[in-house]
Amino acid sequence: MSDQMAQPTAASGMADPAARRALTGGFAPEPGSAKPDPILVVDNIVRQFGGMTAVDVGHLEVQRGLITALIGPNGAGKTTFFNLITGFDRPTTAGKGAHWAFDGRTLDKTSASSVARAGMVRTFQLTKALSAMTVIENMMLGAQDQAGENLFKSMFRGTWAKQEREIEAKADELLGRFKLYEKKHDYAGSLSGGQRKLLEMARALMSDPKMIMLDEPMAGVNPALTQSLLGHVQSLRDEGMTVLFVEHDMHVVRHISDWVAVMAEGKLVAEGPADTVMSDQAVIDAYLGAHHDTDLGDDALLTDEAIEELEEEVAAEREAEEETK
Ligand SMILES: Nc1ncnc2c1ncn2[C@@H]1O[C@H](COP(=O)(O)OP(=O)(O)OP(=O)(O)O)[C@@H](O)[C@H]1O
Repeated sequence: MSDQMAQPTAASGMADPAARRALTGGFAPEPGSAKPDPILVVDNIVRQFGGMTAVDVGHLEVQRGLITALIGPNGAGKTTFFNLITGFDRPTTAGKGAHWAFDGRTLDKTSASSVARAGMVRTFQLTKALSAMTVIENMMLGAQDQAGENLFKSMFRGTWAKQEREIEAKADELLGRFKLYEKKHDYAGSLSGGQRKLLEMARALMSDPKMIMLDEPMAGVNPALTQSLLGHVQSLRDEGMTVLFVEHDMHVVRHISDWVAVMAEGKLVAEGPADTVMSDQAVIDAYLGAHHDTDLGDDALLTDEAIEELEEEVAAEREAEEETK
């Protein structure tokens, strides 16, 4: 850790925007850049499916206490990367140089439940089975790993009921925070899109994570609830939690990210504050190259060069069409 970069710390929560800017201002805006206090460090994670390389990340550090967005065009490898580091998939390089550590603890050979117990927890979209359960049942399930660890102990001591009451009290508190308390006994499947996202987040928080990983937290959420969801994500960061999220909506990314990492064709191609990465030519090219329809969230980003490039591509396609007529 360099002394120069370690000034503001995440220990008390990074609620102050100026402190966050001072902190990220010290990070090099380049892929794989070093962070003063990384909670997650990833090395040499490669995942191939047949002959296709879906993920090939050489080095990535995620700073503790900040909101980091992981963006990239469709098929860039973001979800596969999430699956790999959370133990839901194995890198092709497992045992051959792949290494990743969370909060100082090596996770290379760890199961998904051990990753969660280490404090790195991801949200899951409500499956059919979870939709058929009530909101409170979903929350109790979110505490499963935590309870599992102490299950034997609590049964032995006859404190199981007490522990269950404590877990339910915690669930009630979180449901209150996320304005879902009134829905406690409703089926999760009856919730609106935005309420489901809130429940996914609340459920993940049942296990007291140090870092929460959100996969497209705003997808399918109406604008009114988007604001409230964003507020919740920011509050978690302000209270000291680290947030890593995948999101396609660039307005959301610009609005809440302290730092952005960009993947394209499996590789990490850029890192930096949102404004910087979104005007990075390699990033614009990656999105244009993928013929992605994502609005980068700022029309000013359509630079003269980018527009010229697009016009040339369209002209070339027209010419090719004419020739085949
Ligand atoms: N189980 C699998 N078998 C074969 N190919 C896969 C598998 N999972 C992912 N892929 C491929 O790996 C590549 C990366 O996919 P991934 O879903 O990780 O990208 P992504 O960045 O999350 O995309 P999106 O933003 O569209 O969700 C894609 O080409 C995808 O088709």
